[in-house]
Amino acid sequence: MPLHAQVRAARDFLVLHREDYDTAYAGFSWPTPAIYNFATDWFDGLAEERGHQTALWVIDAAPPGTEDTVSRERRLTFTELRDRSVAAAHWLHDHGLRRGDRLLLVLGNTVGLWEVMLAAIRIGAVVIPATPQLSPADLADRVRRGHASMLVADTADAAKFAGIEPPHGKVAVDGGGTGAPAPDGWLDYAEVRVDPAHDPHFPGCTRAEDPMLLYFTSGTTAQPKLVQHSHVSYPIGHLATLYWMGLQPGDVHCNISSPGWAKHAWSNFFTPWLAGATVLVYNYARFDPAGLLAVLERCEATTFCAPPTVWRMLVQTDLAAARTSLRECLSAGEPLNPEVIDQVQRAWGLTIRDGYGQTETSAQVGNPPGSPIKLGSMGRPLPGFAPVLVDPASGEHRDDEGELCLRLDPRPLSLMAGYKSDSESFDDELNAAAFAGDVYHTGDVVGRDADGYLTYVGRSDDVFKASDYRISPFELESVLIEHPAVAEAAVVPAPDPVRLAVPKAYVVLAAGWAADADTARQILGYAREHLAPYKRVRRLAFGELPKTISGKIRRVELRRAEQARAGSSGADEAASDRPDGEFRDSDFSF
Ligand SMILES: Nc1ncnc2c1ncn2[C@@H]1O[C@H](COP(=O)(O)OP(=O)(O)OP(=O)(O)O)[C@@H](O)[C@H]1O
Repeated sequence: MPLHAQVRAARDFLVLHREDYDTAYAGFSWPTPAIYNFATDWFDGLAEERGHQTALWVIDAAPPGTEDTVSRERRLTFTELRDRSVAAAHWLHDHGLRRGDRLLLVLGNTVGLWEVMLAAIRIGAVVIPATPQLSPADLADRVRRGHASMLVADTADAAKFAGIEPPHGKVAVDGGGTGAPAPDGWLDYAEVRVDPAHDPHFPGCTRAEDPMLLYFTSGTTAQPKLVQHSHVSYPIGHLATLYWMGLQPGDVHCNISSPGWAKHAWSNFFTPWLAGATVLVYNYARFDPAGLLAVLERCEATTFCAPPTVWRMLVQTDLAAARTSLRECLSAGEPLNPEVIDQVQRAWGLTIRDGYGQTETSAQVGNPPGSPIKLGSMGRPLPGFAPVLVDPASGEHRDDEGELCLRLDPRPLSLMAGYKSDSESFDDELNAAAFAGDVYHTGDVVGRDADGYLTYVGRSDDVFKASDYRISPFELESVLIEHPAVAEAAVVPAPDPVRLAVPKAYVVLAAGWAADADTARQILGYAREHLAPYKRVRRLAFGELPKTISGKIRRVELRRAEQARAGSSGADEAASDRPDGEFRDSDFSF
């Protein structure tokens, strides 16, 4: 069977059983072609089948303060995008890019990003995606640790790469459409021209295990790790993501995530195209919930995925007034608070379906369409995944709670090849820990009920003990966010001389609430009513939350700040050692 047909048979099986989890889970097996190229074997096939359908639709938000919500719109059909990516591949090849070479791709949500990704895959070069929001020092680190032999960036960001000279040069893309020429010393992407004589295939073939992507993780808990994916792990592995999302051929799929992070590749590249759907991109300088809703309406998006941070912002607006054509609402990347699901359900009559995964994999766990949802649970294992829960202390397998680990026999196709170190070799230490005991360790603790539903407890590093009880920050945050004053919350342990640690909440207030003692009393009182005494939130501070560039809450920073404070004050509870702006439940009589 041709490669395209093998993957399509697996895709069609999942689409057919999209509302029948048991059949899909039991009957699915990963296609395992020995050679595969997403551009030539899959994308070009789409151009044959559905050439006139829009493959990519990028809407640029108008600058704040202007009347219209859209400043520019670009649409490419599958045929046009295939032709542009073939042309880009030849142009990059002419400038020296070869199979196995590493290409640092630092573009925002501009058409060039999709063209260059497809072009590099076609050639067999290894793409290192990075967000333009990184600092020059971080970008230099990506070039160095990634051994990039070429880099592609927006003309507007060229200054960030001063002094960096990769062997095959620097390519400038005029993403903003300003007409500005490439800066001195840069290659100009505007030279790319479609030529019908171009061969879409490049010499040789890409083997399944050949490297295709190198990702830096978000760095939520530690230094970003370098994850290697192959020519099948993301290109075919995202069949599992497709099943969770419930995408269908012809859908218009919108996803909010920043380029450079794995979630962008999941949901703005591989998964919708595996489904034969249109990728709809809302490109903004500053996220504006009203602008997003206008785009969803205008483009008649059918499926929408966003991280919980975006959903929390959306529910602060008048969602009920939006007239969308959405069929599927999805969330991933962080735990999703039940209160947010509830609010969207009330406004739109749609249930946000949570899905869980990592840079290291596709989606692994999720609530597929049609499956009963248990509020607070992130769903069940997706087709192709057999998780086990491992007790972090004893290493034994448990039924009820433990670290989420994946069985490797058979190995989920979407699982990374492994972590790379600074050099070009694999990082033996990191990989030994990640694959200890013949399973892959996700580093996340989850609970499992009798029906096999998994509930997120926390990062192994974020879960903590207070009065000898285990505390899940997510559980406490979900209660706090039910209070109307709370837009976002992060809970971390504050060292305590008696209880070892007590839960402390950092709270971002909803509009219209004052950061004063009365609000603190109300929130702490609410948490007191709704949480068991040992989980009680005992301290509270108002302020912004530290986040990664990809928008995830960095509890590790708050935790360190608490520890540092305790270290300097000897963890003394005396009121005089209380940090500025901290409220304690002992201040109030409830
Ligand atoms: N639906 C979800 N519910 C709860 N947590 C989620 C969900 N989806 C993803 N996550 C969290 O995000 C993590 C994966 O994120 P990602 O791969 O972007 O890097 P990171 O783990 O945030 O960064 P780093 O590994 O560098 O600390 C998961 O391990 C999990 O902790």
